[in-house]
Amino acid sequence: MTNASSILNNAFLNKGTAFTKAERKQLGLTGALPARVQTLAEQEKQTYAQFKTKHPGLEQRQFLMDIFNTNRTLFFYLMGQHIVEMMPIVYDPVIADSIEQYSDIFVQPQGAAFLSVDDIASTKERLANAADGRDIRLIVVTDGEAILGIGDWGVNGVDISVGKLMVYTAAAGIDPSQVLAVSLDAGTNNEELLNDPNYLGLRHPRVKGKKYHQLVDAFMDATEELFPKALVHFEDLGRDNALDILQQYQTKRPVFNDDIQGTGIICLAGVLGALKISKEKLADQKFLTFGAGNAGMGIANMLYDELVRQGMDPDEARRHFYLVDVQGLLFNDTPDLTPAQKEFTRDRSEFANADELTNLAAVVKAVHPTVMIGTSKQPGAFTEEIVKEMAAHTKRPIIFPISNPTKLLEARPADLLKWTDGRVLTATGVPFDDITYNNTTYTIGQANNALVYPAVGMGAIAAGASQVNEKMLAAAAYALSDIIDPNAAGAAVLPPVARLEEFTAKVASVVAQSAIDQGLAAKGVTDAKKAVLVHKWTPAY
Ligand SMILES: NC(=O)c1ccc[n+]([C@@H]2O[C@H](COP(=O)([O-])OP(=O)(O)OC[C@H]3O[C@@H](n4cnc5c(N)ncnc54)[C@H](O)[C@@H]3O)[C@@H](O)[C@H]2O)c1
Ligand SMILES: O=C(O)C[C@H](O)C(=O)O
Ligand SMILES: [Mn+2]
Repeated sequence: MTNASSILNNAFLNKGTAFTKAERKQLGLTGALPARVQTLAEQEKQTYAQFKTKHPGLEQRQFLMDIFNTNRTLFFYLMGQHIVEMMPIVYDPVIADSIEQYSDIFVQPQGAAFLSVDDIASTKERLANAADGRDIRLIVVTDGEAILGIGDWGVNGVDISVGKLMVYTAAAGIDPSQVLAVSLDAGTNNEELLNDPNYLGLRHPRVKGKKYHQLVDAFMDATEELFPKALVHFEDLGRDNALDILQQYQTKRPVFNDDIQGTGIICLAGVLGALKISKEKLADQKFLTFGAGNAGMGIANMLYDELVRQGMDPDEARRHFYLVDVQGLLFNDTPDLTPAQKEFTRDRSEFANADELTNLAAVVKAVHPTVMIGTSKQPGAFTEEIVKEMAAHTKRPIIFPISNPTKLLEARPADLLKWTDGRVLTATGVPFDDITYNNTTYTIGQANNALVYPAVGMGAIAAGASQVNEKMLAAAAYALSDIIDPNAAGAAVLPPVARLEEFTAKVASVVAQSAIDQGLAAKGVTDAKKAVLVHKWTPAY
């Protein structure tokens, strides 16, 4: 490749028309670009106008990905200027469409590393090739088994790694040249993909058990050798693997499971925010999680830890939880409990009609929860009848239907407001516009882990933390819940995406401070705020 094309085709180096005359001369680009020299702001204005001509949804996302693949600085400058408009395009919910169509619309690998269960021996080589000499500090890895709530999407799932990393940079200012998206391709059980001639991943059923874990371990060993400072963020792993892998590594390396931990933090922050508005106490709440998988159990554990931190006896704290999954209310004798679920089961003797508690409606009637969180992937599961029953027994019902994407929501915020006469305190995984009901305008908080994982990651990276532990996660939840204004009419339970960059910096400092206080930070890191500031990359030429 000539010098000109190696620069213009490198998204980390390319400035396009913004290369000055002197730079063009120095880099051998004279004549390789049209005459006019533009500023970043001019490029942004022009690009945004072009973006507006595209169809909302996937076409807009593809356009933005073109910019991402051509010029990272311009992409992140543009996204920073239009964060509220572009988050849902780059990330959830539109990312779900791009994952479903990944193999059909594939143009380029977007810098990701593709690891193969059929060729575990080449794991290190594959990672090194994709990193191409870059100093990687942050890895988002998925095996595509449990993408959002849409199931097994095999290699197509790599888009979630790419998308999560985009949000890391947009929110926290993680240097985009220091990140790596990774796909662990272990096959797929998605028949539609196995039969799709365009499918780009390994065309065989998902490999489980020992061989799968060999792939994960090879990935972890290779990343430790190649990128010893990197934080590893696990995303959308299946329920059978996620917690095991987290527990295997969480005291040894800086690792983070977003679905378990990120979702736990955002929901704890949301509940704390809601209680600031209702002026009630956490210790007085009864929690029902509907869908006791990775997210549901991560949330239950974060809330439980907080009750204990507030001084409640652990056994008493456990009794504040009611888990509902496919079997109905989970009892200690329910078959097929996961290890995480076993910690929070109930005893049949507590209920006169225990055998009837096989569906959400019956459980809500029997329990009268004050907080109900949906991570079930069951659209419309929070019906009018169920919500009204819950709301009849508590002044300010806290209801978070957070299954993603939009088509899987357990309930829509406008309905929840209507069914509870405006009393509900709600937040959803995907963004919603403000809703006016009975002359009050309600802002709907976004209980998506994207509002917090960038801060956790930045805090851990800036501190050079040797691990990411419960105290750091709790610190992030408090810091986030502190930012809302509980006295504004129709206030949201979480801070708005419009202020994502500002509050991410604050929360990241708190996380870094927690690592320093616990003696988990790298030698010489003593000033959390400064460490976060030093690590923050900003899109500028
Ligand atoms: N907003 C967020 O930040 C966020 C974060 C993580 C996950 N989520 C969403 O939560 C959902 C679950 O994700 P996960 O990672 O926990 O998946 P998971 O597969 O680990 O858990 C889903 C759970 O729902 C249960 N379930 C399935 N059908 C059910 C039914 N009919 N009734 C009751 N329970 C049922 C499953 O048995 C499983 O335990 C997804 O839609 C995902 O998008 C949202
Ligand atoms: O990706 C998201 O939007 C949040 C979450 O991690 C999920 O799996 O739904
Ligand atoms: Mn996820």
